[in-house]
Amino acid sequence: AGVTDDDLLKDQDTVDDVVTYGMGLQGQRYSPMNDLSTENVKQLQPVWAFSFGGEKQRGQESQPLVKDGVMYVSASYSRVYAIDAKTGEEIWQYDARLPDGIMPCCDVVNRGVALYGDKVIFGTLDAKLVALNKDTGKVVWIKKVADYQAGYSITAAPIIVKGKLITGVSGGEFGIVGKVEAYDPNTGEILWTRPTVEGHMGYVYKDGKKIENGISGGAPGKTWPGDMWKNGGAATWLGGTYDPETDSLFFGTGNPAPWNSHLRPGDNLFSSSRLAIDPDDGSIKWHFQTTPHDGWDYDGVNELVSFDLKENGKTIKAAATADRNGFMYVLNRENGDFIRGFPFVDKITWAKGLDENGRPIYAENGRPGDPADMKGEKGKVVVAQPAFLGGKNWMPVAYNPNTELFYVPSNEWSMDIWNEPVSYKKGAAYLGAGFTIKPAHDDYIGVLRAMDPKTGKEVWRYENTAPLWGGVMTTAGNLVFTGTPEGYFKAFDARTGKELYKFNTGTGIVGTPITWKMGGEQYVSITTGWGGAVPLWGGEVAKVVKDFNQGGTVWTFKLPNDNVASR
Ligand SMILES: O=C(O)c1cc(C(=O)O)c2c(n1)C(=O)C(=O)c1cc(C(=O)O)[nH]c1-2
Repeated sequence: AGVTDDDLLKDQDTVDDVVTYGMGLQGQRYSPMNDLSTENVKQLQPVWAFSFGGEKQRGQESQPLVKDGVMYVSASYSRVYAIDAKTGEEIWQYDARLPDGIMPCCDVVNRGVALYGDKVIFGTLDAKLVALNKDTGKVVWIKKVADYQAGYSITAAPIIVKGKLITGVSGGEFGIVGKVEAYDPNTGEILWTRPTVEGHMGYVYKDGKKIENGISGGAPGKTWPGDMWKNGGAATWLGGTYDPETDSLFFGTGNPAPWNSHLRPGDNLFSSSRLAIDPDDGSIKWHFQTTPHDGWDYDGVNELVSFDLKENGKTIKAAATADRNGFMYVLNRENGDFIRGFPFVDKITWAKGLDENGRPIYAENGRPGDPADMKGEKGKVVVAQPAFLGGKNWMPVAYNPNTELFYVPSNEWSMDIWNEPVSYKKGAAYLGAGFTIKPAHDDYIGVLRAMDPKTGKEVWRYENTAPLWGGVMTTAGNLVFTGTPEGYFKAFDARTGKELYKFNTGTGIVGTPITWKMGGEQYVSITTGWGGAVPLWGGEVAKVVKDFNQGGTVWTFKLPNDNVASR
């Protein structure tokens, strides 16, 4: 039978499998299991470790899935493994064998697969979708999504909604045009496409014919000068979430291209935004732009997590997101209305705050200067905080409906940033900017924060020497799990932030944990192997992270057997 639409919709509530990226389509990364608790988590022990093997040992950002006792996990360089979840033995492996000339900006990462029916589906660094048979690993279909030689790639996990496979694309540093697309998971046939730069049209495909379905929210060229919209970026590189209650896909969009904002006066829709998209035809229901006219590479891709906001005796269908730009936003997910926003980092220099609509109030002299003012040379350098790698980057938050808190993996750093002249050339970097990232504090960069979406206050924090670059998970056992670049897999008390467990996996962690139940016992898994954007673009922070181990291993934990009776 395999995974059904019903399995996907109920993923958060069913404990014996994990069939969606996000541990539920709404992306809360919350498990209702409480077998593991603040009392017993200190006894957690590894039960198996599976190595991806070979030489491709870096950048393991994947969140595994588990169905019927089999784990499906992607690895860097566009690989997928099926592993016996009980024993850790390999069942099959698939390697997309990438061509020379792929252009991922920020390491050779992949964040996970989708499961549907008898298929495992994922996106590759040469911008293809690949569907494999879940039992054999044999290719069922391969579909080109975009031209990798123009800078497109796919690093996000696809999601399946109402029988459609939904994917985004990467490439914002190369002047690609972002898009969200739906495909038939059985055949790979395209169903609709929704470009995310104003001016590019969306299409629904009926019987192989393209039917234009217009664009919401503005006219071509309205928020972009001249032809700049043609290579406007706004990559949908982190994929999305889905809320069944409002029947909306929520996708974020990356930076407008190029980074040099003086070349593109205007808001540059729909860059650095969250979009609510109709899964039936790809039309945009509403948009919320976190950084209009972005000049700092504050991509707006970070996940929008649906939750019930219980306030003043009412329950509001809300959603929240912690943005690269340092602000956390609580929105009404029915219409995109701004409820509130607040900083989740120690310091924000580029904006003085948010206005009543959630639009930033720009700080004077916060924007890097125009090279035109310096006779076409490097423009005026500014110090901006957070750095472009973000108050938070791709690594997902978790929301616990019991504590009503968000657990946000964040970082404290600043950057020197300046602009340079640039023009678009296919397949070349399209930044028009330079930068150096610096730690904001001597003793820590990473901060795992518990944030209250009602008050905007930080309830507790855990400080980490290196930047935190792994995802977070929370459980009904009042626990929060995450990993560190130093190699530790850690568990915290969800209410107090007290560290309750740590285990050194031997390699830096940039993966995202999951939990499920098998044979009556609660299991936890995490993919390990240091990599991602920090060692590549971290500037002075690269010194802090240079000794962390790359690798490629899935670690799986549970309580020792002799503990079962006593629980
Ligand atoms: O604009 C884009 O298309 C794009 C793509 C990606 C990616 O696909 O990984 C990243 C970024 N931008 C980016 O700005 C960024 O900081 C980043 C960090 C990472 C990572 O995996 O560590 N990817 C990306």
